[in-house]
Amino acid sequence: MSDSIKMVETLNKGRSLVSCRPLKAGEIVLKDSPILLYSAVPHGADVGANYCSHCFRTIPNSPHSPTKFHCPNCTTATLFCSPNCQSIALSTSHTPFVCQSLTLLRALDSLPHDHHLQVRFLISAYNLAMVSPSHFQTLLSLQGQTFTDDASLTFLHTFISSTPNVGSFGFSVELTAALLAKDKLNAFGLMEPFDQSKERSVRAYGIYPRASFFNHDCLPNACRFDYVDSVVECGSNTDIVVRVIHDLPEGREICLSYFPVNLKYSERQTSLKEDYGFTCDCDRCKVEANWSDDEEEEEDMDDDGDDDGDGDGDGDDGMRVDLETEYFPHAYFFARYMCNKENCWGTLAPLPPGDARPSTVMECNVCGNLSKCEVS
Ligand SMILES: C[S@@+](CC[C@H](N)C(=O)[O-])C[C@H]1O[C@@H](n2cnc3c(N)ncnc32)[C@H](O)[C@@H]1O
Repeated sequence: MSDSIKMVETLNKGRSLVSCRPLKAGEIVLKDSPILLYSAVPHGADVGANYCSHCFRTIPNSPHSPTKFHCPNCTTATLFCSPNCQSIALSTSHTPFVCQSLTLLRALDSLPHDHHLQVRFLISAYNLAMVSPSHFQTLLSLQGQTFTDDASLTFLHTFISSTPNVGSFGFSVELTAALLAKDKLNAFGLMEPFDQSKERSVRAYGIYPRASFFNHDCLPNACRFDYVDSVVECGSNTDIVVRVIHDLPEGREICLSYFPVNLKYSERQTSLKEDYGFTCDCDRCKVEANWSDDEEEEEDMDDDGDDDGDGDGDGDDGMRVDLETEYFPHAYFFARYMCNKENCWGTLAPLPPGDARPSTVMECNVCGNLSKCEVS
């Protein structure tokens, strides 16, 4: 995996990633590149969308130099940010098979958004089978065996089998079902930039084969960053970076939260059961399982404004008292590691330590805000 984490098998969670030495707050434990990326932009909106169909970077408008390069076949629909992205894409992510399949897909006006996403994933996955069989095997090795929505499966497999090549390769409905299950359990969203006034949408989904081994915890000890619109010094703009948010001893499992940490107990349990097929019994869930609805509401009040975390709604500084009680043991997490920018709900991790000294600057993995570490 890397020099700081290794994979182990655990009884209830399958494969897990644990630290192979003590880790310092902010340390990078994994940088991972996608084996497959596909657009999440709603049907119709992709024509005219201002991002590169290969690297998913926003394409700047410049009156002086050409910044947009087209696919020679589906000219209006597929843009690239540079001749380099265009040339790589035409033999990898935007082959004639992808181009023709997306053209067929665009003709299906009334398809629901989630079916569109699933078809786009299948097009990319079957394309991967043709251009990179070893990456396709990696995709098949990820968690997820069966896709249970039979009505959708029939439709999706019929569509994908009608595309050029897939029919002649003889890919089975069982393979399509397995691929959809991999996507559901393992895809990471590359998000649009944070905007306080609207819900943040996903620009593209990616399969990151090594990051896929992180299990979930409702109070994670690591979080992932992406820098899709940034100029990155090493690696690619679509790589994701996972950093631990506080010091960890050797042998500790490293977990991400699969969704924003502010979700209520019932919302988290429902999402984990429906989307990931397991019941979470992390320390936070064990505590919150015993809460009444009133207590969940009180937590909400603190999430929504009264930022003191003491559940009394008065905005005073009662946090430290509650930090000591077993009743609300994760208040410390919210105070220290949850971004307090309105509507953000991102997780904060220190910048990587320099010269073995921890950084006192926290970075939010949603809005990107850098702040001084306030609670010690
Ligand atoms: C992205 S995969 C994580 C890696 C996975 N454990 C594996 O063996 O490949 C997500 C799946 O891991 C399992 N998982 C993740 N977090 C878990 C947790 N906290 N408790 C139980 N199972 C978990 C679930 O089966 C979930 O669908």
